[in-house]
Amino acid sequence: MSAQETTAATLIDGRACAERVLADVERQSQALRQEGITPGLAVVLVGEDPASQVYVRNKMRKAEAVGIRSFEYRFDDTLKQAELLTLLAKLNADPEINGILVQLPLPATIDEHAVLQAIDPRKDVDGFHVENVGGLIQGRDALAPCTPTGCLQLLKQQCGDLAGKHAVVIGRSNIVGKPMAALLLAEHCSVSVIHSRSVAPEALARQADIVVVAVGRPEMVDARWIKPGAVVIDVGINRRQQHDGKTRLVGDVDFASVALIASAITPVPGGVGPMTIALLMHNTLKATRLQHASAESLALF
Ligand SMILES: NC(=O)C1=CN([C@@H]2O[C@H](COP(=O)(O)OP(=O)(O)OC[C@H]3O[C@@H](n4cnc5c(N)ncnc54)[C@H](OP(=O)(O)O)[C@@H]3O)[C@@H](O)[C@H]2O)C=CC1
Ligand SMILES: Nc1nc(=O)c2c([nH]1)NC[C@@H]1CN(c3ccc(C(=O)N[C@@H](CCC(=O)O)C(=O)O)cc3)C=[N+]21
Ligand SMILES: [Mg+2]
Repeated sequence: MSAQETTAATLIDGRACAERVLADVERQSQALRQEGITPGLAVVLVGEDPASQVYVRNKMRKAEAVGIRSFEYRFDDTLKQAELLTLLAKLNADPEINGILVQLPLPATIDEHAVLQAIDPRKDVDGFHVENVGGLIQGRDALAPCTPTGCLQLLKQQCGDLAGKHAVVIGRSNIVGKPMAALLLAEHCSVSVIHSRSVAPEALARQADIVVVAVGRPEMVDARWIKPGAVVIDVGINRRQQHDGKTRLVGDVDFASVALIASAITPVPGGVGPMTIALLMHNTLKATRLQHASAESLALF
């Protein structure tokens, strides 16, 4: 079959799916408002990375749009770790704050693990605290990382039941690859994880029904990695300089070649990115309910 005869893959519309998640979050936040509760999200940004500033601004705007009060804490990269820990202790104790997100990466002078462990696990809307990571691995109803949870929702929408499918995750970071593998395992997939030391990664990926790519290498995964008919989720966000000097956003997947062979694929932009933000709002609502439920049960004693 020539390229002209192949049918193009279905585009998985992350913006539309995110709007549905956000509509549900907005309904829930209105219901909480009837009880006098307004969810609050604190976003902490250290350093001047322009991409991070764009994400944080997008998050704040979306929060307000669905009835979540948002609080921004910005520092330059001279901020001391102890000062950040003091702020987190204050946010943990503040009943107006239900979710806390510390934008990553942090400057090299700050111990990322120490900072993430200083967030109250019940306010950990990124799902990066060890208690929530452990809960995810054990299949408990923990706060789970936003990006892989968003990917899973897109996959379920596209494929329905995932049980028995062979899923290959490319990348093993703590924020995307590892929690993605855990979520797919919980959906009864057989999961393989590819990383920088994998041997013959293309041949392994080519066995997969589902491929999730989070490597941070622009357009690394091309059609040679993909079995005809596979479903492909592209987590990558890379800024690429064009000849005319403008920058363009590209994923970790070579969209042009993969779209000819996959059955469905997420675009960049408009795929996983909007889902990450929507799931952050979803987790903020979940965290708010969690905190108020435990306050009520404490009141019984
Ligand atoms: N859309 C969204 O909401 C989000 C997008 N992103 C994007 O997703 C991408 C990945 O992010 P993140 O997980 O944080 O990245 P990291 O850099 O933390 O991890 C990259 C992973 O890819 C693996 N890897 C690197 N090169 C290769 C290779 N040649 N072959 C196989 N595996 C390789 C690394 O392997 P090893 O462990 O062996 O080093 C590592 O496990 C980035 O483009 C990032 O911008 C991230 C978060 C959210
Ligand atoms: N503690 C923490 N939690 C995170 O969830 C986190 C983080 N740190 N650090 C950085 C990464 C990256 N990330 C993105 C979120 C939204 C888009 C997004 O909205 N992307 C749009 C395009 C945005 C644009 O045009 O730049 C899209 O793909 O359509 C992208 C990337 C969250 N991250
Ligand atoms: Mg996230």
